Amino acid sequence: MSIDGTSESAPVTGERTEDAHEGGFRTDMMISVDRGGPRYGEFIEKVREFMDRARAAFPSEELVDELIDELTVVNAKLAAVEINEWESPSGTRIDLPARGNITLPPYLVDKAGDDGVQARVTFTRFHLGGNNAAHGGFICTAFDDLLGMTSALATGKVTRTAYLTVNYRSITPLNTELTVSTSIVRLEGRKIFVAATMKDGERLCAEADGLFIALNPGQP
Ligand SMILES: CCCCCCCCCCCCCCCC(=O)SCCNC(=O)CCNC(=O)[C@H](O)C(C)(C)COP(=O)(O)OP(=O)(O)OC[C@H]1O[C@@H](n2cnc3c(N)ncnc32)[C@H](O)[C@@H]1OP(=O)(O)O
Repeated sequence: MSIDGTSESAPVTGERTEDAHEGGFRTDMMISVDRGGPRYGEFIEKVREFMDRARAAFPSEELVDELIDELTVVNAKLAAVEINEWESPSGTRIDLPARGNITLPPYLVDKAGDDGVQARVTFTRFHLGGNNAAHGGFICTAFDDLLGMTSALATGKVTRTAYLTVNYRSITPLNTELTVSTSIVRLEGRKIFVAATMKDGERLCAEADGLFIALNPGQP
């Protein structure tokens, strides 16, 4: 343990098998439905449950000691199988909620085409902002990813967010399935103007508009 109380474990770099590539995102995103095996989605659900429970828990000192020991064992097992971002099941398993990526709030895509995406997202205790409402940053994260997907599907190209404006219109509840609808506002060369809404039933919780730029070859 270091003087500031943090662990001395090596940082997770994902560099172990990383090779050279042409840009920030690969044009040939290595999507998969089986990487990590048939129970990988169940593993991700357990991790998400852990994140929720860790956020909600008030453990005793004894339990904290016990959990540190158990998590040290789990982390060592995961460290032994660390891999680069392109081949990790997390983020590439398109059959799983949010592509199996725990960074993202879990969403399910109902419809995805070149004119927009329809999805359902549920924020849980891990995403708590305050007083049982979702944290605005996670709302923004959901919009960013689904609008990135929208831009990619509309152009068939790798894109990055240039700007994303989110307006929070009413409280976004936890543990409630919310609908997200995205659309293409207009395409102008490499510029993809997009918009989205997030609703609880008919109630507008938040809306977003953004600009994504299709990357040139070699652009990071
Ligand atoms: C069903 C399953 C399917 C699965 C399918 C997989 C889907 C998989 C989805 C992944 C989804 C990931 C979604 C996360 C996406 C991020 O979160 S990306 C991370 C956040 N974004 C960044 O880090 C970007 C940082 N910024 C940059 O890299 C550069 O500024 C940019 C955005 C690439 C633009 O730079 P550039 O390429 O040099 O472009 P530049 O020439 O400056 O500008 C081009 C044009 O855009 C305009 N522009 C640029 N920036 C701005 C701005 N901020 N405001 C206004 N105009 C602007 C310029 O004025 C210019 O306009 P014109 O003169 O052409 O009219």
